Amino acid sequence: MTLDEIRKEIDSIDEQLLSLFERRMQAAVEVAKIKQKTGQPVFNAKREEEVLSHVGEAAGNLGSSAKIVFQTMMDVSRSLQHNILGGGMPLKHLVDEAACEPLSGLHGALVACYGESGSYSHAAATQMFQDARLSFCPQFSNVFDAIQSGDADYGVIPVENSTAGSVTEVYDLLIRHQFYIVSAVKMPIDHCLCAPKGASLETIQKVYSHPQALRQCSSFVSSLGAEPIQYASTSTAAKTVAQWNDITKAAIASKEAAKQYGCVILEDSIQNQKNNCTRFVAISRKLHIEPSANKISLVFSIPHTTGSLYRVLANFAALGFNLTKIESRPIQESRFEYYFYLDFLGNAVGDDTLHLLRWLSEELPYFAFLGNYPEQTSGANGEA
Ligand SMILES: O=C(O)C(=O)C[C@]1(C(=O)O)C=C[C@@H](O)C=C1
Repeated sequence: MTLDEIRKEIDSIDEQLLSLFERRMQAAVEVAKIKQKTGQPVFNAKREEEVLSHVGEAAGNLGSSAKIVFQTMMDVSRSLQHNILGGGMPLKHLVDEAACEPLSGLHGALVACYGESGSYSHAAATQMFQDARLSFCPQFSNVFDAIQSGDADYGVIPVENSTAGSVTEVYDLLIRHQFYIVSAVKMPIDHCLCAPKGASLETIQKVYSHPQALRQCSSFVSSLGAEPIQYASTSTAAKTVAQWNDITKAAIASKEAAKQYGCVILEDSIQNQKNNCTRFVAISRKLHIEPSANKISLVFSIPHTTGSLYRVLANFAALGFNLTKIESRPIQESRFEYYFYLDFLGNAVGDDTLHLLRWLSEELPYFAFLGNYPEQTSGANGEA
């Protein structure tokens, strides 16, 4: 047979497979109707095991590959059935009620920023909100507490840096408080070494900053031969070294913070990577989805079974969703089990997207929709 002839043969087999696939899905629809009447759950682990073990044996050498195909078909079958049974309705209602005007048009919002005045989060808040009434929180947890108590409507915090990775504490707090991400901005971050007047690079013995900033500037700090010391935030470190007025102690912070607290800049652009960049998010108790929302964040756990993460992710690939981040964090109350954070490009109002999310919200042991928001990229140089 020539290549063309074999391809014709494949086309003809595919036609038959397609029509059998449609028949199988029609059968799944009939199953759903019975399950609706009898109140049985969509997922039946025992039945799936029976199907897979039969397929595995009947397909001989191709057993494991056939199992992948049939497992995928049963995933599709369950997704159809959930749709018929109205699964994931709480998520649909949440998304339907979240439509709102762009946050950038909102004036005078109460916004809690991480750090002190002059922090990078302060600069991010200025990008995201107009004439916000700002308050400053020394710790990440204080930002969440301010929102929880109603002292703030929104909070602005860093979640991820291009050099040092995720700010894991923020991810853990997001799960604990069940808040939503309503906006995001990516900003270039240019750190400087600042110290009280009279200090020079030669007098510095200790460098204070947030662990993320110390990591981002690790090469500079070690070439200086100074001791890195963790501090609550970059801006608090700048404010504190200014107050101590000790020429042996410096901070890594923004130029704006150095200026605000009367420090001198001993060295500029000290980060390991010149194109260092951080993603900041605005969080809120209430979900807002504005028309330009282009990013979706989720957190979920998966059953402790072979291939379960692969099968969840395969659905995103099949629908052509571009995943921009995946991060796992330990579930603190269970040993060696994990929450997965996923960011992908999309708008939850679209049918395919909502269908997938509703299905996942029904099936996964833990599923939380963290938000659908616009993400801006700031051209500003991370100052303030
Ligand atoms: O047999 C069922 O109960 C079905 O719902 C059908 C089916 C399948 O597609 O084969 C789908 C979901 C169940 O978890 C098991 C099997």
